[in-house]
Amino acid sequence: MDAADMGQDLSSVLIPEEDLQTKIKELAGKIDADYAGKDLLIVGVLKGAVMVMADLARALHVPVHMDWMAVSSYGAGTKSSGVVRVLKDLDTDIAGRHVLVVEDIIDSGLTLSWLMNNLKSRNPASVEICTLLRKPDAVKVPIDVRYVGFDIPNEFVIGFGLDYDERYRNLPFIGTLAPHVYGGE
Ligand SMILES: O=P(O)(O)OC[C@H]1O[C@H](OP(=O)(O)OP(=O)(O)O)[C@H](O)[C@@H]1O
Ligand code: HPA
Ligand SMILES: [Mg+2]
Repeated sequence: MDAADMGQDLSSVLIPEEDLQTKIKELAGKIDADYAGKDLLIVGVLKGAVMVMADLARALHVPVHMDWMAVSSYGAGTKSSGVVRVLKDLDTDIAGRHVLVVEDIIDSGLTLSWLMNNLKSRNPASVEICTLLRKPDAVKVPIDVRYVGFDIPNEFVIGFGLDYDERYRNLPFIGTLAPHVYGGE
């Protein structure tokens, strides 16, 4: 799927594919340096983080284990419900492990705030966050993030794992939706 397939649904391309890939390689370089000699477990937060996780993992040189958690707080709307549901827990016991949580976006911060508390209670050796996107103007709870790809405006974005009502996740770029798609004018 590309921008042309989206017809009038797409308002604009916010971050092109090439810029995403360049940034992910840059983040991987920092992570490689910080975790050299350590055994790293990267945890992708399903479903949004699938693309970031897949590209980041392939750009890393440090050996990693990969695990997944599925949580959801958005449902079909464009606002977080604030209620985080765990749909799938980790397969791994993270006690004593170095954990890096990989996310597509920090919007209100409610998902990661809840998730970090949850993971810290399992006594990992360390737990840090890598997020591709962050909306500084939307954050409701401060989150300590070690690796951030892009700070973006407070607009609903789609693509590269991010959905609107489960659509558009497979776009290779980050775009903004035309307001008519989600009930605007
Ligand atoms: O900072 P927040 O306001 O909590 O928003 C960020 C979270 O919301 C989205 O997930 P969602 O719950 O929609 O599930 P999904 O990953 O399956 O799309 C996104 O992937 C993040 O996990
Ligand atoms: O801007 C967004 N787009 C898609 N999913 C999201 N989940 C939180 N924020 C967003
Ligand atoms: Mg998510």
